[in-house]
Amino acid sequence: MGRRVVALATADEAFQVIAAIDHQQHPLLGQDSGGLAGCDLNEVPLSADWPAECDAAIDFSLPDAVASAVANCLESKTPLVIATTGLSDETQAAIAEAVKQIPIVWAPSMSLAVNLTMKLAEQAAAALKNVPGGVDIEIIERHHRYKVDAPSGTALKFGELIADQLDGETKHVHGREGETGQRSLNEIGYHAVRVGDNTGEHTIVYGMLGETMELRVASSNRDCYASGALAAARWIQGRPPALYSMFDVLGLS
Ligand SMILES: NC(=O)C1=CN([C@@H]2O[C@H](COP(=O)(O)OP(=O)(O)OC[C@H]3O[C@@H](n4cnc5c(N)ncnc54)[C@H](OP(=O)(O)O)[C@@H]3O)[C@@H](O)[C@H]2O)C=CC1
Ligand SMILES: O=C(O)C1=N[C@H](C(=O)O)C[C@H](O)C1
Repeated sequence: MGRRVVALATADEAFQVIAAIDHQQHPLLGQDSGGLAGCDLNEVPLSADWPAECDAAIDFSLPDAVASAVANCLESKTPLVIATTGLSDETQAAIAEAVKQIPIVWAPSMSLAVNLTMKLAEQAAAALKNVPGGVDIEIIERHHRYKVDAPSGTALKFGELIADQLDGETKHVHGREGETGQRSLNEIGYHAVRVGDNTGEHTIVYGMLGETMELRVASSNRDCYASGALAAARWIQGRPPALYSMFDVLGLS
């Protein structure tokens, strides 16, 4: 994702890439980040050092790396866009603390289509929850073989938003195997498929007695996430310290 963010930012005159950051041991440190991203050379070498200041930072990294991005942005009072998924409770607590001092956009999907589908999923859950016979809601996600977290952050967010629309407590069930007993109505099922180079696909199934409805959103490349993150980086400038979501950025709140 870092490569696509650099490539799209370099091609857009509204942006100036001033740093491209990876960890201390990365074998490509020192190489031109434009070259690594497959676009024009930009004279910004891949580095492990954060700049003293910048207008906004974008984090697509690994769950363990996000805390250091938050700490660096706090130090320089830099607005931060966090796209990384699978964050630990500790990192989420660090974000909650940091937003007292800097604005942060945090969202498991930067894609406009995904965020819009989340709104439709909420609406569908609210409309179908009292249907005679009940509705079974299951979330199926597909991603590339390199993905390290499951289910996707986006699938979890879909589940959280849908559960908020349902009455009573919701059980979140991850896969099924063996003598599971019958499915209960108060559960949401999650199924994580890992295949090839799939760049992200989510299907929300609403199964009723007599009919089934599905909402499906799928990317064909990863630029929807990179361009969403860049839109968030523009939007966040000048905002007061707070935790924001892509719903805020996209005017979907
Ligand atoms: N919100 C959204 O719209 C989207 C979110 N994502 C999420 O973004 C994250 C990154 O995805 P992706 O780009 O595919 O993953 P990659 O593994 O391809 O890239 C992560 C990069 O972060 C580097 N890294 C590891 N540790 C650190 C550190 N301490 N400091 C700085 N950099 C570090 C990795 O280095 P190394 O390779 O050496 O480990 C690697 O270069 C995932 O959590 C993914 O789920 C992805 C797409 C869209
Ligand atoms: O790792 C990915 O690729 C993606 N991760 C995000 C997630 O976990 O929801 C978003 C997107 O689906 C791509």
